[in-house]
Amino acid sequence: MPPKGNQFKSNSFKDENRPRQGGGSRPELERVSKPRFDGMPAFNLGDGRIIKIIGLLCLVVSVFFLIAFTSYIFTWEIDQSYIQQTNGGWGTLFKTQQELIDNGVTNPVVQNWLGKLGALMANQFMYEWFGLASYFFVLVFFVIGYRLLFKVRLFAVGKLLAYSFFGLIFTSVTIGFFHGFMSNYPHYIEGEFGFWSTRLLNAQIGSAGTGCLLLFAGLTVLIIAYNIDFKLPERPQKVTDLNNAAEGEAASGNVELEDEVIFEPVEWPRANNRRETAAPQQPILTTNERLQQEPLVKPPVAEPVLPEPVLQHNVPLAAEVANSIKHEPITLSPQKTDLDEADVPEVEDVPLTVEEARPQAELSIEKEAEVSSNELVEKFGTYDPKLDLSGYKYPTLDLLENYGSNKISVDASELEANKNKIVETLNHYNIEIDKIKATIGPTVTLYEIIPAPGVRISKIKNLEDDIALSLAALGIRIIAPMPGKGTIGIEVPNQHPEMVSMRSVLATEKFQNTTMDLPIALGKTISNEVFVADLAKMPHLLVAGATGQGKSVGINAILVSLLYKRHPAELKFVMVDPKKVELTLFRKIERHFLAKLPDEADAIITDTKKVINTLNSLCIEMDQRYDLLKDAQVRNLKEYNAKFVNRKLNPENGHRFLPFIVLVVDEFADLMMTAGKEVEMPIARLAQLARAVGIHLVIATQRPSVNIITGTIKANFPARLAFRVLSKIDSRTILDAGGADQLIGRGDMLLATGSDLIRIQCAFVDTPEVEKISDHIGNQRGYPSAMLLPEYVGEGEANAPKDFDPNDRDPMFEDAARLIVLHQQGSTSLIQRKLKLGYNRAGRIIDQLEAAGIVGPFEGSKAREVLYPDEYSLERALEDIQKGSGN
Ligand SMILES: Nc1ncnc2c1ncn2[C@@H]1O[C@H](COP(=O)(O)OP(=O)(O)OP(=O)(O)O)[C@@H](O)[C@H]1O
Repeated sequence: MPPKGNQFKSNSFKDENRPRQGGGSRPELERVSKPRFDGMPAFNLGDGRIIKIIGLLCLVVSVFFLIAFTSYIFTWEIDQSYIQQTNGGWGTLFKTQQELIDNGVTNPVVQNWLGKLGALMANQFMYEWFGLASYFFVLVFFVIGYRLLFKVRLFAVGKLLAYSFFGLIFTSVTIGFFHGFMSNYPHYIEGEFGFWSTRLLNAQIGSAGTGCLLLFAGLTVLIIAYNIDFKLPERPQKVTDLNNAAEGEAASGNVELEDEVIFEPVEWPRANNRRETAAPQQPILTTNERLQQEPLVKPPVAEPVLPEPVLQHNVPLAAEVANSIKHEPITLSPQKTDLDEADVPEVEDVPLTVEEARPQAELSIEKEAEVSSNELVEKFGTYDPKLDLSGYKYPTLDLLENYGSNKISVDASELEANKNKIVETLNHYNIEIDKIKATIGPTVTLYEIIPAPGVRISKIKNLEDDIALSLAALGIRIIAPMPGKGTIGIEVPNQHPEMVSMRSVLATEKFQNTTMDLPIALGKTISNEVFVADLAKMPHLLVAGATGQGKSVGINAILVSLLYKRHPAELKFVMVDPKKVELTLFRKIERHFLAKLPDEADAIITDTKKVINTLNSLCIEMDQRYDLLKDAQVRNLKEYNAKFVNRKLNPENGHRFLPFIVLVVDEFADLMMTAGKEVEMPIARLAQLARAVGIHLVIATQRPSVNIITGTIKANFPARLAFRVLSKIDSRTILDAGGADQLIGRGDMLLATGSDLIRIQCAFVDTPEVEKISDHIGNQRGYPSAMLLPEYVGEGEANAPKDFDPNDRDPMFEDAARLIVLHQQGSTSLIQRKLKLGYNRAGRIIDQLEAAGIVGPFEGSKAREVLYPDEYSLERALEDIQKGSGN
């Protein structure tokens, strides 16, 4: 629920841009504001005041022209004789009457209502230039001035200027044309421009030609402006045609940027990419881009492995590395896309066989709605959800630290030594290798080997421990075979792992230019490529890992990425932190980015009981959002918000801009142990359904056992992120595969999306950096409070008998009771909508109605039962209540 300040029609004359004074370290702010001089008062005109002054000036000029021109129509003879006597008059503007008489002007008088300046201006514009068409200047200055001063768009300025320009010339020439047929009319009505243009045209194409030309020009502009149809009126079109047209329009208007397929050749700073020259240029898709495309394109077919020049063991490996390191595409297919889509309520089809009269009525209503929304957009512009915090400054990159050198620190001798050891070990077991190549990542290097024909893959897989022993390294992972590659991968940790700083990840073009809804920059892949995923498409993420392996840092990286990309109006977090210390740093952004239950003091929830209420409240929010989506006849949050922004949904019917909600649970195991099913059920419901309404979950646990990550939870979390765990069983619990037990810790992680596993080095963001970001956001002007989630009354509380004090009843109590009995539907949102009340007040009234025995107890997301069948019985009950109150 957006805070109250963001009213639908609030996009008008507002001064929200002024940055708050004071406020810690805010380099961005400092950079933007003008330098102040010591001892001088702060006087910053860069905040919209200059625009207003210009707007005011335009309005004054417009009024000035209007009066001067109108006056000139009546006083032109005297004004003009003065101007002629004074040879144009401009040089005498500041001379007194006496001075002019002394200079030989016999009658230095003007009668224009705006004096000498008015006469001179009007004469210039009307007589010398465009005649009566000069009134277009009045219009243009008025519209521009009104727009700048009141921020209200009367007309689109571009169109206005174009049409006014045409109108000026056309009117002037047309009047000049007709003037040719009349006599005794003052020359000022067409101006010199109209007069001479007509003369010129008449000389060239004759007056008939001029007339035709003017008619053509006039009609052309009318066609451009109004698309006038010269055909006879046609029979009304069928409903279905128009529906199709409307659908087509909607579809074209809703092209989603992130669905575009972007091919980006992968770069490797130190590599001379041989495959690119050897093979026809083939665009390489990054993992993330695959992830984005997935819903649109068919699952990628495994790419043919291009024949690469074979390297014998005795060829120095470093050279091979330099030549063949390649960012191979990694297939990612988010699961359950279709399943989740199917969960969205379907908009019913309009039946094809409809009676003659009905569709017409429906059509006119639709058209009216369309017209009124267009009018609203024309008048107020589209709705801007960010307007309430229009001065909000996104965190800047300089709040983050640069760790490490961001360079690969693996040298040729290390690669050579590892290669030799791998080859030796394999030779020892009589395994012949055709080729070996290496891809260096920040923490591990991937050696890909192609065994000689006839070698069994399982044989190599079984040698995992032996290779680890020979390399004397922990965390060796063998991937046999590499999916879609025809090679066997051996990941060997680097001797000097490189830290990936959050700053280096966020600073990349990939993150900065992303069009994803909820981009999360997780770190760098094995090929040193920045990995950005869209949480909105995941659509939920399960994070697990043993203690101290980088889980908290990972969660912070996710939160920080979102904070860098989203405005407070677009995103809200619900934070659950049973450990009480992990997410405290985000407390400062409560009024910007957090959501909480009403009457809750703390936005970051640490108490299990409150977690249950919050999760159920989120379920209610989800159901409410689905109702809104159904009402708006859209399938997902994006389409809904697009409709709302275009003012096609009326806020008086309960519609509101819906921000994304991300639920972050830092220690899920603790919740499951204390509340079990009570937590599992709402989490499972949210995970199953909430995707389409923009609610996404990020759930972390350090105890990845099966009683914590249950089947229900797992089935609904296709995207899972595993940090190092202590046993293969734990790894299987999280990823359904081994591997997480072979990670090396310190942010080394595996991301499973569907059937693929990607090894990523998590971006590192330290507590002081998170603190700086929270300060940066927290010190800015925020909403009056955190976003309030719907009230949820727990079962025990709901069944408890409530005291009803008739004297304390709400003034709208009776109206609400009648409304509910009339509709036979005990729902808070009905009261809220029909009586135009806030959610909290409507909630209080429904509690009073329950206590008075008019509606039944709370039944989850279902409407309460209404205990009075008709208004008659209700009126009698209300009378009793009134008597009871003594009124
Ligand atoms: N991405 C990373 N890069 C480098 N070092 C990291 C990274 N992530 C974590 N570390 C190191 O590991 C330490 C522990 O990380 P973190 O606190 O995130 O672990 P955790 O799994 O959340 O532990 P716990 O569950 O006990 O809270 C950090 O202090 C840091 O030194």
